[in-house]
Amino acid sequence: MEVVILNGSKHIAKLAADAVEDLLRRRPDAVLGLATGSSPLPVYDELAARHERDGLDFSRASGFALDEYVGLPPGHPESYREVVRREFTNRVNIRPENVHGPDGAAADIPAACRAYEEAIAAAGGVDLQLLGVGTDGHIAFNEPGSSFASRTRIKSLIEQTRRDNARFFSSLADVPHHVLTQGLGTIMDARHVILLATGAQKAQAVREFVEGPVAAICPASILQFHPHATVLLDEAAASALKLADFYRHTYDNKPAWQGI
Ligand SMILES: N[C@@H]1[C@@H](O)[C@H](O)[C@@H](COP(=O)(O)O)O[C@@H]1O
Repeated sequence: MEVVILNGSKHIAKLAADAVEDLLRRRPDAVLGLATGSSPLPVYDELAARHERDGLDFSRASGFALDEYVGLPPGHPESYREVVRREFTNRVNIRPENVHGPDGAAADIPAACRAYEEAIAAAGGVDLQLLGVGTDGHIAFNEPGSSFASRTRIKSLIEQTRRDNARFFSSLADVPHHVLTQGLGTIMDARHVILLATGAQKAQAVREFVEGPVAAICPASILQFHPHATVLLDEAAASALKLADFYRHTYDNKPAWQGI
């Protein structure tokens, strides 16, 4: 796991966008793993700007969302399908039919989850997965206690996550209790994972998943086993890390030819 401490979300967005751009130039038909929440928004802004300004081309790329609420009516503005469309895919030239998300409105949920796993596999797997982290250490919607071997499935949200996400809804009561989410096993199959975290409210979760034991109580800690995981933090999110100076030193002294 490579930990990079940067000066603010603009810098984080630039580095994450560099990784996406580098991937697209090497592999125009790359498969992107798309996260929701507020953490990746500056990355999407930066990618949309590069598309507009430099012609960064997504025409052969595809995207897979991490998760989806269950029970929101189709087209609900806070369904992750809509969020991904509004915040990112509508702003670049990725083909709408190449953008996928778990079907939270499916009549047969287990079949929809299996189909989603099959679709990811048929696309060749995710090349670069963007991730945020919940204040309880969840990634996608894999709440504490999730199996490290899990695949896409239905999960219940814990109250802390519902409260954290209530800011996107009119009231806490409107936040769904159930979600479909890629499993931790699914996420671990991505070839490169970039997790973004900013703000002091993430400091404890960051400390636990980066420097704590690998344990299901902190789902993001499984990334310690990922062969290519990059963690991009601002100073506030990094503020509880014991080895912060070491991470700064290793990144600052990295050979220039090595990207993240
Ligand atoms: N399912 C999403 C996660 O994928 C995201 O990482 C988390 C943190 O969101 P934020 O980046 O807004 O803090 O929120 C939601 O629960």
